[in-house]
Amino acid sequence: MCGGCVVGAIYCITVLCKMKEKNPWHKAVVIFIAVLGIIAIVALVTTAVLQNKPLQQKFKYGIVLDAGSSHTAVYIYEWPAEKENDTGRVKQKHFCQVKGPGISSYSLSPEQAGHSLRLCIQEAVLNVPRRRHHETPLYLGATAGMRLLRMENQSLCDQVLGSVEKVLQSTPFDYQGARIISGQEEGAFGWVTVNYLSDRLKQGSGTTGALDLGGASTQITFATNQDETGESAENTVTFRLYGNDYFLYTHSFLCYGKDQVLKLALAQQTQAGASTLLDPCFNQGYSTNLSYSSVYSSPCITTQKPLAAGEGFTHRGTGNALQCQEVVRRIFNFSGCTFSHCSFNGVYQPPLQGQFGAFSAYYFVMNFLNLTSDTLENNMEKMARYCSTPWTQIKQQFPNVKEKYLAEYCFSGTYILFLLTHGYNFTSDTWSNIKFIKKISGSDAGWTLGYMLNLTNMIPAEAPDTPPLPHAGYVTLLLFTSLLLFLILLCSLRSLWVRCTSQRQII
Ligand SMILES: Nc1nc2c(ncn2[C@@H]2O[C@H](COP(=O)(O)OP(=O)(O)OP(=O)(O)O)[C@@H](O)[C@H]2O)c(=O)[nH]1
Ligand SMILES: [Ca+2]
Repeated sequence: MCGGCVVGAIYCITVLCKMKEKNPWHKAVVIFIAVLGIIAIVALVTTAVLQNKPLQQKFKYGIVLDAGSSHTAVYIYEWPAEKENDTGRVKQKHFCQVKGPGISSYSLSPEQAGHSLRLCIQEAVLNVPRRRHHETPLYLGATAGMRLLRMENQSLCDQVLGSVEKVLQSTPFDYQGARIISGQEEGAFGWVTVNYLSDRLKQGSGTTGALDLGGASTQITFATNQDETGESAENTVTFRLYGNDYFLYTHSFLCYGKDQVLKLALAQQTQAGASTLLDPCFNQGYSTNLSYSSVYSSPCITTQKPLAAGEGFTHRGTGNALQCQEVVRRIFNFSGCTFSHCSFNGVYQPPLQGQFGAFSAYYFVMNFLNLTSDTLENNMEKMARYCSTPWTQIKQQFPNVKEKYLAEYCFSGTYILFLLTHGYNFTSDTWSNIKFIKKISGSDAGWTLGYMLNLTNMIPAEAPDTPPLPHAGYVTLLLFTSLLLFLILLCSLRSLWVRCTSQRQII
């Protein structure tokens, strides 16, 4: 089209040149045509840019409640309405931490479980534009705390779920249900979240594994070869996303979250029913009174409270990392593997593949202990130093950190190092493949985003068709060719004008 303009303009100038001698207005007409040419090109480019500019962005929203064993969190996600199927488009807009413990702790007063969510629901109402409320899906997924309560008492579990359901149904949002998600879902959707946020799903190769450490369970998930998944169907999840097939290995270890595993260690060390426990996994000088029932009432503890035991015992730290490792080792069972490879407790695990993102309590603990970017050997040394630091010194050094967290870091850090190395088989060489992360591109790592993307069908099985050029590329190309044609037009005008003038001089 522009080429036509140039040819037309050159033709006009030629004609004008011939008319020049007869027409006294020729100069003004030439300028007029040149100006018209410029206006035409500017109008063409402006129209092309404006026409292809995305319209003012409209956003859609989704809400997921993560009802974990230790607490409930509300995540609000936001994405541009017209781009919901593009990877990396959904972002975390708001996060609200529910005050108090996880919903499974309300088993003796189920009504309170629903009530505890109210403040965060009010925040959600304020954070989603009112006109979008009715079309905003709202999901609640409960994890290991509720899995344990279901094992203990199905009826109390139903009452707690009923209570949260009642509150969620009364919100202005599009309530989609509250349910206990399976360990496989928790692991697999954590993997989807990590890979969606790091934009790896469209590339089809080189995905990142997901390591999630909660309060009551822990998950490991990574992509593996199809033949590796054949050994154990219950550890296999397959996805087809953006035209690529993924064969995931996943396993959720119930009772191996950071709080329940501590109970396993305490039960292991109080078998004799003594009135004092000297625990190497707590700092020297740390001392507190614990009831036997707080340890033995968990469904994770299969042994009975020792017969000789009284009501409670004094839990006293001795701060010794090597001895703590031995305590931790005893809560793992490395015998009885019936597969080609196992992690622990007879659970199948194929050889580790690729990079891993470790989040939730992995991040809280390793970040506090400054173990996120060092070698495995240095981390072991740092851990030993933390464990052997007297409790009074630790408290002085970190006056603003919650005492419960502070007291448990020696145990939790030792457990994490043991789980990753002896449990999952990371070595000194593969240690650097683990990145301890909290957020990716501003959104928290965890199962909730993957869960919502799946339920709203926001990750298509096949890659959507895309225009051959991206918008920016298209506009740049258009501008470039228009400028080029304009320059050609100017040069042609100038050379014609010169030729015209020289002809006149000859005449
Ligand atoms: N040190 C430390 N621990 C934290 C912090 N926030 C939470 N935790 C603890 O880390 C553990 C894991 O927390 P989450 O990942 O929220 O666990 P959850 O989702 O409640 O538990 P699951 O149902 O097993 O997934 C729990 O023991 C929490 O009490 C923190 O800021 N610092
Ligand atoms: Ca969790």
